[in-house]
Amino acid sequence: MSNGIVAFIRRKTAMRIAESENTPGYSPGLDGVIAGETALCHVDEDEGGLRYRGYAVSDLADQATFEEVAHLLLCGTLPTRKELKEFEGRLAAEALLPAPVEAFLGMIPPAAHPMDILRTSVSLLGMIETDAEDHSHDANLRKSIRLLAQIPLVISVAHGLANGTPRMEAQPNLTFAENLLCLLTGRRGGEEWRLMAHVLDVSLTLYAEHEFNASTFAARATASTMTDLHSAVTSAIGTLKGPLHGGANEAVAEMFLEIERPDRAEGWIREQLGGKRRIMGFGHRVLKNGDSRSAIIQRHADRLSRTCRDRRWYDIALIIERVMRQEKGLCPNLDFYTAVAYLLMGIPRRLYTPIFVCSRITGWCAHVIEQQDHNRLIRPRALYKGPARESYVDIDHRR
Ligand SMILES: CC(=O)SCCNC(=O)CCNC(=O)[C@H](O)C(C)(C)COP(=O)(O)OP(=O)(O)OC[C@H]1O[C@@H](n2cnc3c(N)ncnc32)[C@H](O)[C@@H]1OP(=O)(O)O
Ligand SMILES: O=C([O-])CC(=O)C(=O)O
Repeated sequence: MSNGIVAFIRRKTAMRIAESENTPGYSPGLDGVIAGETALCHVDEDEGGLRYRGYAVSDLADQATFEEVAHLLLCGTLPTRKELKEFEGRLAAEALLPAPVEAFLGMIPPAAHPMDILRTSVSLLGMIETDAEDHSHDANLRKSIRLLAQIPLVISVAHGLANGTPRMEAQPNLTFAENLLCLLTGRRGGEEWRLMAHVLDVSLTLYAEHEFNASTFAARATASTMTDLHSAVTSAIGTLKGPLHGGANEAVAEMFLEIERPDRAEGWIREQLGGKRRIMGFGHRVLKNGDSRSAIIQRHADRLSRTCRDRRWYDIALIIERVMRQEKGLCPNLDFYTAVAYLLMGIPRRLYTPIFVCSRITGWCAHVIEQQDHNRLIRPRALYKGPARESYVDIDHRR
């Protein structure tokens, strides 16, 4: 290459770097960046609350079942009675695990984390999915409903095998939340249990969808290459697992268990804050004035604590919330009081983030369908921060 061309390339490179440093709209962590369009969900930052396809989540949590919410997100409307019956029938019919997934679950070391098992199982389900390469709206919807039915079974079978507990089967006469509670705890029946199933149902509605959160964005970016739906969900599960996102609900429960008693809560939190550690279940990238979902699940966690006559976790939570507001001005997010509710239900804490998956699968799949119905490849740019140029050094002369 001539010296003139090299000088030209260097000048252009230097110009590009100077330009990119002043790039308008660059925002670390994509904070505040509008990265796409959706008709699925509106996140109102100013306490107006959250809406799924226009419906206030507070109304859905109070009045609809999770199955109705799943139908709303996946099929586009709140179902009529007839549509709901059909949807529930499809879920019941799809609640089966193919033999290769059963075989895989039988080989897993008991210490494996349920989120890792779930991620790999969904990937395996994708490998044996007959519709895998059909990205049409109808095929994607069929695959979404199948996954919604299969995911609770994967979690339950893997948990049973790891703990040597009897295998539980989904019952067609129970709701999605009742079945899930039964599959995860082995318990069924009674007044207290019915309340637990109701609170679990509410938490599933609250977890179902939240716009361009990290896992949904991962699902959409993956789907935008026109790969298969299971690949997008596999990306999403891996992304949800992290403690800054869905993994926080398990981490909150760990914190409660470590604190143990309300009289230890304040000292414990102040010590963590003194050590500049993050308190799980607080803060949010978008909802800086509070997460409207938190107040809803808090109300249910309070009622469940009173009914179960076990206020320990709720009282610890109240103290932590007070200190966090005072010291950091931070509000609890959805994961905080959800952990109180799940502890009271007796659900093993490693299953909390998998429960999030049981619900968010609806939002992820609805986003994958929306993305692939109107696809444009998601491929943003990066601000280059490396050296402007290096001269190539032969391997024998490198130091
Ligand atoms: C369903 C969900 O996924 S909800 C989110 C669940 N995740 C959690 O609960 C994990 C704990 N929370 C967090 O780590 C953060 O609040 C996040 C990741 C959720 C949001 O983070 P961001 O919007 O990037 O905020 P950022 O990380 O810039 O924090 C801003 C400031 O608040 C502090 N902060 C934020 N969250 C917390 C927290 N939970 N505990 C203590 N301090 C916190 C940060 O240390 C930072 O302080 P500094 O400016 O003195 O350094
Ligand atoms: O929106 C986010 O970044 C995280 C969140 O609350 C969710 O996924 O429900």
